[in-house]
Amino acid sequence: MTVTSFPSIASRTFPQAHSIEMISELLSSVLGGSQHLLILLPTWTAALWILWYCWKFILSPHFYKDEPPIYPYYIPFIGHLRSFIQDAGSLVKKAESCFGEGKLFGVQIAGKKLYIITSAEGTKEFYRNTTALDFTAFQLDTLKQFGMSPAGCKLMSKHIQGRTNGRDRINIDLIVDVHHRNLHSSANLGQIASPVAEYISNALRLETLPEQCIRFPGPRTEGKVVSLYTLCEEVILRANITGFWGNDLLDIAPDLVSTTSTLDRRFHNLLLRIPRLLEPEVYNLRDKVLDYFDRYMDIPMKARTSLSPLIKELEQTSRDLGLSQRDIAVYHLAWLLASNNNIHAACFWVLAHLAESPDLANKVREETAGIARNALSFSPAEALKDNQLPCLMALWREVLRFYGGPHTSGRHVQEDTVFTGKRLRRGASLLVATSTLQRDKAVWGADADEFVPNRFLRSPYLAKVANYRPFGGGISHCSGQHLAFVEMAMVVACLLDRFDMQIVPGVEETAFPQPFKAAPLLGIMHVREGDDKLVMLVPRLTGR
Ligand code: HEM
Repeated sequence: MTVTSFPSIASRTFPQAHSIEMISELLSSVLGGSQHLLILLPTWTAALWILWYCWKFILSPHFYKDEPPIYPYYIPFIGHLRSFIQDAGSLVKKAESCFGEGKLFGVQIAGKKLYIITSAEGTKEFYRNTTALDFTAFQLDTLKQFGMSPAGCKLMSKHIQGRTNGRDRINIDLIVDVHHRNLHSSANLGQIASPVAEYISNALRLETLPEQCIRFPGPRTEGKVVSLYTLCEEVILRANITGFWGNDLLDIAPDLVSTTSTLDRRFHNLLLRIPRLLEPEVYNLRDKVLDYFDRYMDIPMKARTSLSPLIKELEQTSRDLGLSQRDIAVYHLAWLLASNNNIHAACFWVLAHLAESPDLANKVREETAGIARNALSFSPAEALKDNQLPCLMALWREVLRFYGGPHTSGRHVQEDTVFTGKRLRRGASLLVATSTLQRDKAVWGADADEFVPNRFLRSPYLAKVANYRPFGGGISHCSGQHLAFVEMAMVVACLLDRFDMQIVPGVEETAFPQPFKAAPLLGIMHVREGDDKLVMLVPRLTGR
């Protein structure tokens, strides 16, 4: 008899088979009395596995009907870890087609339940529920995963006077206030954006293009062939790093651009609490960047060149709270990732589509000419006016919709709670499945899976629908969204004003680059490995 017939035996005898000996007896009878270990061990294992599987995915859902269903998996504890890391998007799609569109369901990642929200209603409730799904608790957990010491975490969660978002204020709220103060008011945003814009403007000239992005130099007058992906990575990351931390940080950490870029692709593994043993590289990169910031802070603040007011205030506030230098380094790391993750990938997709469509590039060139020519007196508030750059704004919004990765926001459940009618237990985690929401045909129409550059020009109301969540929502709504647009606009304006983006002569036309859909990224998808968009940048006579 094979193990596949075990369930019929189990239904006959299982109520008594609660001890190992009884199972052993049962198996022995099934095997005709054979006690041979080599046969018994795998048979026992298979039998126990079948019992576990039947209980977990057939019987227990009947007992726990008020909890979201869990997508079946084969290896206890480990669950969907491998498929989630390798291709989170496909896993979510398969699970959604198993349970039905818009349903809340769970996957199992290394011993933890991770619930996935695929409906607009669920997303609204996610951002509204600021107690059981407290964002601050998520931030504290993120800091812990980024390397903050237990003493540092305790200090950050210490109560202070006053209330915020319906709860008592804690020390970390003072830091969040610094983000908001510096990035929400247009005067402060101007102060933050101006050195970043200046860096971008200076870097995007024929003679100063970063050499990492140049593929074939060619004679000077003819132009240069560049990788658009590397150009965005080099220019935007360097602009942000020097704009925020001044020149000293890159002197201490010359490889910080490439390190940040790699960390950006992997840091979700820290947030998902994947153990160091399974993902050593991401922990090593994290520690390397912490060492850089530690050394950076050895330079007295007054002696650092061109430090931005935001970073100055963040560091000073953390010192005043009594955080150790190593714990403040964790804050710098968090800010490095928050300010850099997403933006260069999003900017790449904007440029790749402009390079593909000369008509659209001409319209955007006309809109943005003023920005490129007045880079030093550039006003973010002007650029952000909705009717100021209509074609570029529509293209940006479509990039954020179409290339939005499988997930954006995540939370850890702080207390048992009822969510969209289902009970969630404390300790589980939740993710918003952005790409599912942003590709829903019922909202976006039959062309939801196509890239339509003027979609938001055609239907501006789409920027406000609950299915559109590139910057999250509620109290955790991204403070950097305006800065991100301004940086992208500056790159686009300078490139289009100074260059024509032409097809590379002698290089066969290749397919349009594809996004790397597999990673469970929090934010915008990067380009698939090996894909890129090469263009020939030919100087324009009218460009400045
Ligand atoms: C295309 C670029 C960007 C995208 C798609 C993006 C996306 C997001 C999302 C989805 C959230 C919500 C997270 C949650 O609810 O769990 C968020 C929060 C946040 N983002 Fe961004 N972001 C971008 C650029 C930036 C930049 C450039 C900065 C900083 C300069 C920044 C700083 C922050 C901060 C500090 C938060 C936490 C909320 C707060 O304290 O304000 N982001 N972002």
